[in-house]
Amino acid sequence: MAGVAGRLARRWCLGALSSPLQVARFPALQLHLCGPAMRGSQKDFENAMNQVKLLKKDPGNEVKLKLYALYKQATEGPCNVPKPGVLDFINKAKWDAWNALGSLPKETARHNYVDLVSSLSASSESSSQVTPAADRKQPGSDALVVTSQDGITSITLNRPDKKNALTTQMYHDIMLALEAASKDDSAITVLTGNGDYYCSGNDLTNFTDIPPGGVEEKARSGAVLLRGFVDCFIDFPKPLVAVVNGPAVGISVTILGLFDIVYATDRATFHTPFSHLGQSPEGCSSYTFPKIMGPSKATEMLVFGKKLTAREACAQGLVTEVFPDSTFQKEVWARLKAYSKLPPNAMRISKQVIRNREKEKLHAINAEESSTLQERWLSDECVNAVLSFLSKKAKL
Ligand SMILES: CCCC/C=C/CC(=O)SCCNC(=O)CCNC(=O)[C@H](O)C(C)(C)COP(=O)(O)OP(=O)(O)OC[C@H]1O[C@@H](n2cnc3c(N)ncnc32)[C@H](O)[C@@H]1OP(=O)(O)O
Repeated sequence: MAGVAGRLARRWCLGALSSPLQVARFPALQLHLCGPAMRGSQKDFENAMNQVKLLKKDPGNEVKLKLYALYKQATEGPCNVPKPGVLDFINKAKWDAWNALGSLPKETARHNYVDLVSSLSASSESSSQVTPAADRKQPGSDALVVTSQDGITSITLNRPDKKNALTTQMYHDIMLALEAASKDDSAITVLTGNGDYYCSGNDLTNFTDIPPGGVEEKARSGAVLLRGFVDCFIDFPKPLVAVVNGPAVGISVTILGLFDIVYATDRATFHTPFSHLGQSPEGCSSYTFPKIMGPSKATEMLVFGKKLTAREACAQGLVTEVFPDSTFQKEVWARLKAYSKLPPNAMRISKQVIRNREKEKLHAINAEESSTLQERWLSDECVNAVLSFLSKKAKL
C-alpha cells in the first residue's frame, strides 16, 4: 500500500501541475438576470451583484467596463489608484472607466449599477424564474449560486466551463446551502446546473490536492466529506427537486435517488462510470437504485456504467418526468411555482413521513459506501483512471 500511496502522491501532484490555469475574471463584471423592480438601496445593490452570475448572454466589453466602474465607485468612491502603464491594456481600460466617473457620489453609482443590471436582465433571453436570496449568506465562491423566489430556493451549480464538476469547496457550499434552505421560508428546494451540463460529478482534480498526511489522509477526509454531504440529502426536511438541465455524471446521478422529484430535459443523460474509474457506488445508490429500478438494471448502471438517456431513466423510475429541451425551463418552473403554493407544512410533514421510515437504513448505507470508497480511492485501478483523465488521455 505504501508503494501505491507514494506513487499516487507523486503522480497526483504531477497531475495538478499539468492542469490548466484558471482564466482571471472580474467578479464584479459577472452578469446575471434580475427582477424588473430594481432600486438602489445597499440590499438592492447586493442583490444585483449576486444576480450577475448566471446571465447567459455576454453584454460586451463596453458594458462590462461600465459595470466595473460603477461597482468600484459604489464600493470605494472616486478612483484612487495609480494609472496602469500603457501596455497593461486591460487594467488601463478598467482604470479609465472608473476614473471617468470623477466624483460621482457612491450612492448614485450604486443606483446606476442596479439600474444597469436591471436593464441588462430585461434584455436577457434568460427566464427570470429566480432572484437571489439577498438575506442569505452567499457561498464562498461563484461556483454555487443560491436564489429564492416564489417559495422556491434554488441552488445552482455554476461552473459551466467545467461541466459543473464538484470541487471540495462546492461540496461544503452545497451543505451550507441545504442547511440554510431547510430553515428558510421557502416551500421547495431545487438543485440545478448552469450551462449545458447538469453536473459532471466529482471534480477529478480534487484528487491532486494531497495534504501533509499523504494520500491515506486524503482518502480519509474525502470519505468524511462524502458521508457528511450525502447525510444532508438524506436528512433534508422539505421537498427536494432536481432540475436536470443536461447530462449528469457520477455523484450527481447517485444522489438523485434521495430527491423527491427529478425533472429532466430530453437532452440529459445519466452516467455512473464507477468501474471505469476504479471506484464504487455512493450517494446510497447501492440501495436506492435496486429499489427504484430493480437489481439488474441497477447493476447495468452502477457496475457496468451503462449510460441512460432521460427517457430510459424515466422508464426506470429514476426520473419523474422528461420535458423537451426547448420548453424545459418554462414548463418545469411553472410546475414548481404551482407546487410551491401548496401548504408548506403539510408538504414537509408528508415528506418526512415517507423519508423517516428509511432514514436509519440510508445513514448506515451511506457510512458503508463511504468507507468502501475510501479504500477504492487508494487502489491502483482508481489512481490509474484519475491519472488517465488528468493527462487527458481518456474521455468516458
Ligand atoms: C468527496 C466526494 C467524492 C464523491 C465521489 C464521486 C464519484 C464521481 O462523481 S465519479 C464521476 C467523476 N466524473 C467523471 O469522471 C467525468 C469526467 N469528465 C468527462 O468525462 C468529460 O469531461 C465529460 C464527459 C463530462 C464532458 O466531456 P466534453 O468533451 O463534453 O467536455 P470536456 O472538454 O471534457 O470538459 C470541459 C472541461 O471540464 C473539465 N471537466 C469536466 N468534468 C470534469 C470532472 N469531473 N473533473 C474535473 N474536470 C472536469 C474538463 O477537464 C474540461 O476542462 P479543460 O477545458 O480545462 O480541458
